[in-house]
Amino acid sequence: MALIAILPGDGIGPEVTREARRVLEQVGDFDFEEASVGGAAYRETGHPLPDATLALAKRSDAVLFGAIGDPEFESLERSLRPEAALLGIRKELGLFANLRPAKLFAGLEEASSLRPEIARSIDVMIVRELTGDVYFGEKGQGTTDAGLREGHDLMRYDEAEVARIARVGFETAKRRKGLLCSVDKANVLETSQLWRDVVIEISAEYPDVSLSHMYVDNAAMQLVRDPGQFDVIVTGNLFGDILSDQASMCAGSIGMLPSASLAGEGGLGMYEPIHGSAPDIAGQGKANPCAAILSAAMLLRYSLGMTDAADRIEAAVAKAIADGARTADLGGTLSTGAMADAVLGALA
Ligand SMILES: NC(=O)c1ccc[n+]([C@@H]2O[C@H](COP(=O)([O-])OP(=O)(O)OC[C@H]3O[C@@H](n4cnc5c(N)ncnc54)[C@H](O)[C@@H]3O)[C@@H](O)[C@H]2O)c1
Ligand SMILES: CC(C)[C@H](C(=O)O)[C@@H](O)C(=O)O
Ligand SMILES: [Mg+2]
Repeated sequence: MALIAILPGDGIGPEVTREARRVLEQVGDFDFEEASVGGAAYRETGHPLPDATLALAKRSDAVLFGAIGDPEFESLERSLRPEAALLGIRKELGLFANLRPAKLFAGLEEASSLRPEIARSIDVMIVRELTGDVYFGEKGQGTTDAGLREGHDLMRYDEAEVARIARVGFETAKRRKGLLCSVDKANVLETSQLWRDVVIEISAEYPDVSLSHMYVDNAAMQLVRDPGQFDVIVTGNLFGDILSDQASMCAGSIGMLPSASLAGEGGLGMYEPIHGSAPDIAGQGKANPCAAILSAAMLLRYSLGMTDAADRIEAAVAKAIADGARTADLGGTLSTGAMADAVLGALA
C-alpha cells in the first residue's frame, strides 16, 4: 500500500491537510504517517526539519505538505526558521520542478481580481525552478568600508539546472497547447541571459512547442491584462514564487492553487498548496482547503499514477464550487471543514 507522508506544519497547514487527508481516504486505501515540520517541529525538537521528518519523507511514496511559517520565530537565526525546513526538504529530495496550475473554476469569476470575461480565460501552468536561484546562493550581511550595514544574496544558475527545468517546461507544454513562455530578466541579469540562451538551445529538441520569451515585469503585467495568452510559463525560483501568487488572485484566491514539486518524471514528489501558514486566519476555521485538496489530487496523478481518482477529486471541487460552496476568501461563509464536506459530497 502506498505510504503518504503528511507534514502539516504551522498555522492553517494542519487545518487544510486534515481535510485533504479525508478526501484521500475517500478515494483509496493508503498508509498515512504524519511528522512535524517548521515552527511546530522547532517547538518540539529545537529544529524545524528534524531527521525523523526528513527520513519519513524519503521513505514515503509521496509527501503532502501543509504550510510553514510562524511570526514567533521570525528573528531566529535563518537556519532555524520554519522556512529553512521547506527549502531544506525541497533540496534534500531534489525537487527542482514546481508545477503551479492556475485556472478559474467556473463560478469564481466574482472572486477573481479580474473582470469576469478576462478571469475566465486563465488556464496557465507555471513551471517554477525550485532548488536554485537567489534562494540557495551565498547570502549574508556585513559592513561596508564606510561602516554601513549591507546584505547580499547571490543569484546563480548553472546550465544543467536551467536545462532540466526547461525540459520540464517543454514536456508540460507538449502535453497542453504547445505554447511555452520563458520568463526572465535577461535585459539586466546574467543569470537570466544564461537562462534564455539555454532555453533556446533546449528548444531544438522540441520542434512542436512554440517558444516565446518575456521579461518578468512585463509578464506580471500581461498576467492581469490578458492571462489567456499563457499556456505554460517556465521561470526561475524567485520570479515563479511571485508570479504564482499573482496568478492565484486572477483565478479567485490563493486558497485555490495547488502545487507539485517533482524531482523529474514520476517518483517521489511533494505536494502543497502555494499559500503559507496564514497567521491572520489560523485557528479560526476560515482557511480554504481546496488548494490542499487539489494538491492531494496532484499527488495521486503525479506520484501514484491514480489518474481516475485525481480526476474525480478535481471534478468534485469544480462541482462543489459550481453548486455555490464558498469559504470566506471566495466571498462565502463556509468553514474549512464545511467546504471539504461539500467537496466530499460532490465526489462521484
Ligand atoms: N509553502 C509555504 O509553506 C509557505 C508559502 C508562503 C508563505 N509561507 C510563510 O507563511 C507565513 C505567512 O506568509 P504570508 O502572510 O506572506 O502568506 P500566506 O499565503 O500565508 O497568506 C497571505 C494571505 O492569504 C490568505 N490565505 C492564505 N491561504 C489561504 C487559504 N487557504 N484560505 C484563505 N485565505 C488564505 C491569508 O489569510 C493572508 O491574508 C510566513 O511565515 C511565510 O514565510 C509559507
Ligand atoms: C515560504 C517560502 C520559502 C516559499 C517560497 O518562497 O518558495 C513560499 O513562498 C512558497 O511559495 O512555497
Ligand atoms: Mg510563495
